[in-house]
Amino acid sequence: MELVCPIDQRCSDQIAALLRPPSPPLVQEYFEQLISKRQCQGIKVKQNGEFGKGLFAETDFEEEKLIFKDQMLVGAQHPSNKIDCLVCSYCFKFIGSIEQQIGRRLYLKTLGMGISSHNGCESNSSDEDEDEDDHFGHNHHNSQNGASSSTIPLPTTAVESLMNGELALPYSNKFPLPSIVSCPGRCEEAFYCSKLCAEADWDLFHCLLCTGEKSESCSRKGLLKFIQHANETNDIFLLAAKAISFTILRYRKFKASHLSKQEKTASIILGTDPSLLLEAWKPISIGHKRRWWDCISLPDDIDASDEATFRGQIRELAFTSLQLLKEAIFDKECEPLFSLEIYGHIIGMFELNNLDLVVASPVEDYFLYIDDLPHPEKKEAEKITQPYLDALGEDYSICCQGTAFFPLQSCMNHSCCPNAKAFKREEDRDGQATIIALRPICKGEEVTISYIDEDLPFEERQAFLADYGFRFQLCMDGWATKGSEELIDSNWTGSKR
Ligand SMILES: C[S@@+](CC[C@H](N)C(=O)[O-])C[C@H]1O[C@@H](n2cnc3c(N)ncnc32)[C@H](O)[C@@H]1O
Repeated sequence: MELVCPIDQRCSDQIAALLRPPSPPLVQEYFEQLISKRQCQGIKVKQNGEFGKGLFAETDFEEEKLIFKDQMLVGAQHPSNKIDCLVCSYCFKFIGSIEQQIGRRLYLKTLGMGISSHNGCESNSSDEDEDEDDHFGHNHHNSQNGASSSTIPLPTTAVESLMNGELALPYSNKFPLPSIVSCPGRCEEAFYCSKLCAEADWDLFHCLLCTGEKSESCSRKGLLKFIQHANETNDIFLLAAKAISFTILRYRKFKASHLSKQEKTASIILGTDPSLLLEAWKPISIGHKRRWWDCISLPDDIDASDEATFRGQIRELAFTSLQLLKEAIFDKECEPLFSLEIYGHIIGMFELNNLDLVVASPVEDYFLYIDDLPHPEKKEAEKITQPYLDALGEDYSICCQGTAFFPLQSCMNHSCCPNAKAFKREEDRDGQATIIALRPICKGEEVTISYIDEDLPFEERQAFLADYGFRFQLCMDGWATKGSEELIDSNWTGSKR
């Protein structure tokens, strides 16, 4: 029997209003403000393209030039990656020091928490090549106690001397990192590069999701259960929780400022103000959405005849996660946000639009620097650094990895022959998305990226694109529907979209 979410029934009108696509003028105004805030005037979001919204060049871009940088709306480091990399929970810059980064990683490794087995930090392209460890989506990154096979352990004292600052590694001062700022709510989960980032995260998301003593959640125990469930099943739930917390907090702010204005006119509205909830939801409403259980791709090992059961299980999993989140941060005035319909659409938005969050590691830079030193400096330095490198093993270069939703990047349509790509340059050391021109782009041209590996054969590209919910795939100069593969040579090398 299909499970029923009572909030879906109780709040059906408000849910329908939240899921109604925003009007084109509202969307236009939103993106114009965003582009002006980001100071990336060379681009424009247009809404009437073949695939809905698209991003267009407003100026010419030379090959390899930066087109724009996009600040994430919501993002999170993968839980397993938190063991490998200590980064600011708001801007995702590495923090502490080279010694702390190495010492902490080795210390956690000795506790058996392990370094995650995946490495691959070359770019922040879309996540088509991620491991699908189980059937519950793309974003499942659990710690596997995967200590690298070729490591040489260090004595505890050597690790401790790094952690407590007794040992300074040679040349580490060439790689300064911001000092660690603790979470204002006193949880041991979130750390920051500055007070500014700590406060911004607290105000926008974290005060409701903090497990520390100053948490503003309804139940810290409930929150821990929600987080544990997400870590064990799919960390996409953590992103969804951030999106809900973000909307509740915006709603409260709008309401407070509304009330202070109303006090002056003595006409106070009590209870929920649906127009304020819609306003608070606006940044999320702009993202392209479908229900998670409708848009998630069918895993290869599931037979088409079991598709309905599979989608039902995904819906049930989301329902379980939602009940846990509700225990932890429920707000009666924002009740529609706790409906399964809204939860499913938020997760679906991440499923269809997410971009890998990647920040290169200064620890990798540090060891490469040592390796590049001239003799005899290199030999001298390696007497101290080599045991640490041996203890880290080949995972020394693991970068910060996570998932994020970027509002402007999420307007970019796919092409198998893209003119741009998401690519981190040497100087891009935080969680922003960086979009670079792959070839000269003329004013007026649509700026496209590839969601998949465009060198794959046609059939595989089609299969991956189906995961992104494409109803049609334009694979060359014309349309191709799913059933018309025979029209297209799988080795097609011409203009392909
Ligand atoms: C990240 S969004 C891109 C922005 C989207 N056009 C919008 O209106 O919000 C991805 C969605 O756009 C559509 N899309 C993007 N590129 C496409 C293409 N080359 N062919 C068909 N649909 C495409 C698909 O529906 C896909 O799920």
